[in-house]
Amino acid sequence: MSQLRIALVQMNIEAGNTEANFAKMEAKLEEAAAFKPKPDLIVLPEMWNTGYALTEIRKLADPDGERAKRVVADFCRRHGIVVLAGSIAQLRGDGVTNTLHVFDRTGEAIAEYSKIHLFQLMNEHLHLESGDTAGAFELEGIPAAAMICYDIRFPELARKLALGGAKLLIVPAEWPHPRLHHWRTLLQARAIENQMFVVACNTVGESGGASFFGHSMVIDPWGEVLVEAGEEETIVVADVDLALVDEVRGRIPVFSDRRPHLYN
Ligand SMILES: O=C(O)CCC(=O)C(=O)O
Repeated sequence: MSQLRIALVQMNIEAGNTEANFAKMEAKLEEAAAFKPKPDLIVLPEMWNTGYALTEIRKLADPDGERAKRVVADFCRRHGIVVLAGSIAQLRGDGVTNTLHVFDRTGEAIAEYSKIHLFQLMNEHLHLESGDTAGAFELEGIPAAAMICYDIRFPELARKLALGGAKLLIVPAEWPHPRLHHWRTLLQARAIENQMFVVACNTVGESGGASFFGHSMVIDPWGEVLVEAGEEETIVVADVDLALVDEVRGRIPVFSDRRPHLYN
């Protein structure tokens, strides 16, 4: 399959209120599934179960992600839709990770990725444990990858994923004001330099003392913004044709022009 209809759930998250967040997430998934034509892939934002309630995160985190996995896998099975379940605060033993899960149309788990770069400005490093594996996976035959929020400041990670074959980079986020220009510029740069689609789903609203601006967007491999949300709760949809990746990579052969022996 080279064409995908992608829906981004840009939702408000209540810091610390997991019940409200689960209810909202389930309602939003149903809302997205009712779009005509139905999306192939739905993306949720970062830490949608707890928000940035970091001081209570051990108490709030989902043990092994079991609740989130059960609810999302059931949704995928019922609707025949792939879901990249943003990320959740996930309890693993004594620690908590910022982890996303991907389920295929039958509800089978196809990928899991834990945020590698913890964001010190919001104290993530004091409360969360980082992942230690890059987030590459295959989505309906398409080489894809995921990074979470702050990860997009690390071009070497995106490049590694692109060199591994990724054509579609999916980025759940909880990215706050006042750095909208960083958000937009970094996402576009990752798309242009790696000649791949970038799909970024942010949150909105006030939570945990921060204000999140939304602007979820889908960017094509030429750097064009196909869809960009505003600052309210919404679901935005874009149709992407993965064939464009090969076309752009053929037009400007960045990958074969690399001279890594000079800069690795
Ligand atoms: O890098 C930034 O400016 C924001 C990152 C962030 O909010 C996060 O990783 O949660």
